[in-house]
Amino acid sequence: MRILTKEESQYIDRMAPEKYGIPLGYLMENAGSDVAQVLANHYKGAKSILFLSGNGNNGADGLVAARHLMELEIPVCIYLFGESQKGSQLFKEQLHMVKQLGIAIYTSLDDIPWHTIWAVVEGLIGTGMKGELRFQMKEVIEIVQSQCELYSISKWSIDIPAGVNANTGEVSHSSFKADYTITFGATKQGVCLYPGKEYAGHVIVKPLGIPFEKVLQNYQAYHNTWGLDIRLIETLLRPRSAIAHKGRNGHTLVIGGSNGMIGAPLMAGEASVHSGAGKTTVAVPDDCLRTLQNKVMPEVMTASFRSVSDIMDLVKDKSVLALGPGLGRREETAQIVLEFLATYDGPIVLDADAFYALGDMANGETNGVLQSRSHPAIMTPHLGEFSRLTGRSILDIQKNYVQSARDFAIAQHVVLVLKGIPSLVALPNGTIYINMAGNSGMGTGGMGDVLTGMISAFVAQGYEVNEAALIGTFLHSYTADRLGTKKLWGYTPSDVSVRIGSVISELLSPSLNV
Ligand SMILES: NC(=O)C1=CN([C@@H]2O[C@H](COP(=O)(O)OP(=O)(O)OC[C@H]3O[C@@H](n4cnc5c(N)ncnc54)[C@H](O)[C@@H]3O)[C@@H](O)[C@H]2O)[C@@H](O)CC1
Ligand SMILES: Nc1ncnc2c1ncn2[C@@H]1O[C@H](COP(=O)(O)OP(=O)(O)O)[C@@H](O)[C@H]1O
Ligand SMILES: [K+]
Repeated sequence: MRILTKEESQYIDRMAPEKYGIPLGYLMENAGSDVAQVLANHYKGAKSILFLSGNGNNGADGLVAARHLMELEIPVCIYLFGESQKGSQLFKEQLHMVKQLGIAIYTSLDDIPWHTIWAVVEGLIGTGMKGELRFQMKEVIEIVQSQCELYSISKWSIDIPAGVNANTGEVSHSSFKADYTITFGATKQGVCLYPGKEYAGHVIVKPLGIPFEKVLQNYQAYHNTWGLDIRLIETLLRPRSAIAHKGRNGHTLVIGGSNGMIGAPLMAGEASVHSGAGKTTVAVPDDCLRTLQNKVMPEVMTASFRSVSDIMDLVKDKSVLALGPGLGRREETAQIVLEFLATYDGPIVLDADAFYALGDMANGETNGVLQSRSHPAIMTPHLGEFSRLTGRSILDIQKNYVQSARDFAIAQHVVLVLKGIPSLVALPNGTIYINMAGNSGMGTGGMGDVLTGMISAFVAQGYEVNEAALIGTFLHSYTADRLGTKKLWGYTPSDVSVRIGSVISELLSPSLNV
């Protein structure tokens, strides 16, 4: 699923007429008619649909929809916000038409017969929003929302809810909280990110009327963003070869663990087994080996290390290394990690305490450590760890979430799985995937260790690092969503781990229904 930024939408807006000779009015007619069709499909009964219209093109989309609904004999009315004479050219043209058609137009909210309204369709402002919502618009939204609550009126937004930043998902105070958002071409980035996602409700994407990917090919600031969803994963997953034996399905080595933190590498190792790696070895520091052996499932092989050369020996015949879960933050461990990274060039997934060793990568001595690898490293930090890696505050990262991930992945030439809510996968070329799955039940210790084990297992089985990061990140959350529908509280990372295999089988052969 393609996702558009505000700048990309505005570029398409400009280019459609300029380069392709498609007047914006055509796209608007298309958009408005789609809005009308969606509303007509949902409409029941005899009440009216009220369009809240700003004086930009977002409002004009609504006016087009009102005209189309009138043709379908669905009662409509319009509330006009702002000074019409200062509106966009297309808005003024559309306003003239609805006036000529005699559609009821209100300029005061007090005059609206709220008890006769079935749905409010907000076209106050779309991708043209600058800064915070202005005071008067906030007031209007607050009144409309309280009337919607009072009269159980359904709430719709055109393109993006008023007040939601189309890029960052930040919301102005008193933003419009929709039940449904009808958007054009592709979902806007801001409604895939929190809190914007909660304001958009269910998002319905309708065609824009121009092949926008083609238009965007010439856009200089072009860095595409995609939804990480089931459709994408179905295109990436490959059936397991009937003749593949354990040697062909790859060998994961997990290096981690410290006193009191044996569970982390153990969960990563077990997730690797459940995700289909042919073999899995978990190696811990010498003094932790016995504890590991007492706890681990029999399918996992165990080993221990004391030095960099021990790790080099262990990794020799392995397909992928997962480095960091529970490794601890002792200075000598950090030294081992750095020394090892300087010599080892194979596929690697870095997690947890491996980041401690790397420190502030943007400004410190480790900047450049990962850039020249044959296989870009996969890094799976949560926001706290990412804050340390970038030397920036969590708040600052959250404000520029997508861009922060993109900048880091490009600069360090890594596949970054940034475990915020939602998680992002940023590829070294700057392409971003926003995870569409996941739920709050996943906020339990060990969930990240399972993710590391899963991603490693997909690398072991021969997927490219980009693919493995995407498949692992999505299936981890998707499997958790399956558990979350039954009980959102109290399912464990190990519950997710043991179900991964059956979810993969189900996706590969839907008729299995396992
Ligand atoms: N991308 C495309 O190709 C298409 C875009 N269309 C529509 O066009 C919309 C964008 O239209 P515009 O660029 O005219 O912009 P908008 O209609 O989104 O917003 C512009 C209006 O909002 C006001 N405004 C800006 N910031 C404000 C703030 N902080 N508080 C209160 N008011 C504020 C401006 O004064 C102006 O009146 C899209 O969201 C979409 O609905 C459609 O017509 C279909 C085609
Ligand atoms: N509210 C939430 N919604 C979606 N995913 C979540 C939520 N809370 C946590 N997660 C996911 O759970 C995992 C937690 O990872 P992490 O913080 O590294 O856990 P740990 O260090 O305990 O293993 C990440 O994949 C994260 O995206
Ligand atoms: K809107």
